[in-house]
Amino acid sequence: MGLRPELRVRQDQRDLPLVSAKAPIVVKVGGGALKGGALEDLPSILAGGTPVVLVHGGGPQLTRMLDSLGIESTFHEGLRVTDAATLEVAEMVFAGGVNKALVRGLGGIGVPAAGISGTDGPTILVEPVPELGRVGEVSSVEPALIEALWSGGFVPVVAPLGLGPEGAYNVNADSAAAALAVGLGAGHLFLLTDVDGLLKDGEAVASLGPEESEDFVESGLAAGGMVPKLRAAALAARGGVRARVLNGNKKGVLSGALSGEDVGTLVYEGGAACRQ
Ligand SMILES: Nc1ncnc2c1ncn2[C@@H]1O[C@H](COP(=O)(O)OP(=O)(O)O)[C@@H](O)[C@H]1O
Ligand SMILES: CC(=O)N[C@@H](CCC(=O)OP(=O)(O)O)C(=O)O
Repeated sequence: MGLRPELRVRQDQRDLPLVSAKAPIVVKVGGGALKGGALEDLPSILAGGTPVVLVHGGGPQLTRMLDSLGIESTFHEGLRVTDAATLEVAEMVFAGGVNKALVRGLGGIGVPAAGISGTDGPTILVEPVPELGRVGEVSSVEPALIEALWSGGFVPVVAPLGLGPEGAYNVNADSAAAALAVGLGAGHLFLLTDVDGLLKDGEAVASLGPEESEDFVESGLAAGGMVPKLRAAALAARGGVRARVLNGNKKGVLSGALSGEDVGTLVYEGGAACRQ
């Protein structure tokens, strides 16, 4: 009996040792890059035996849903001020439609994936940031559920929510991904977004050290969603991870970055010494 080609690929992928001696990589997919081609590199990366975790955003999708419900969106330094109604919709959008569509998309390219929220396990634990309402800052990550999915041959796909004292909290997806990268001992964090990197005069800055991230924020060069992204990249870099901001709408950027190509903006300890 013949299997459909995509199912055969899935079966092959499940036979691979996803829990391996190789350092994992964490890939964060922003809401503006969910339909981009960068994830098409994942089958070959997984075939090499590297464990992968995906974390996704969904900010634009949530804003659209809130608009349609007549709920205004307010941001402070790139973070959404989240009242109880916004949190309820956020959980539906992130852990519902966005997470499930991404998992189905991965299945379509032969990547066996399972969607979870950061509150499942629980995997992401947070401290409240009361001035932003129901927003959480990651305090710790628990790898047990992610490791269980790897053991079963599945790529975990994590929605940006965390568990805190009052239940679920909205977590910026870049910071969730950075905390997971550090907690899992990842070698790389790839932040896939809708621009080529941290742009300066229209060009992506090639590399920077974590201490420089705040300079770019203070100078106003990095604004909006780039602020939490650079802060997350700096956190990952301080935790020993090489963090790279990449254009998720461009095919080949993940494999390119892994094979040493100078693509996007790299943030790592020692990055300041590199060419910009
Ligand atoms: N210096 C900068 N370089 C690149 N993007 C910037 C910069 N400053 C602000 N931005 C904004 O940051 C956005 C990326 O952040 P965000 O919209 O949160 O993306 P994502 O949803 O992928 O996390 C860009 O689309 C751009 O509008
Ligand atoms: C606290 C906070 O700001 N949470 C974000 C979570 C989603 C996110 O980060 O989405 P992108 O990666 O697509 O921007 C939000 O509500 O928009």
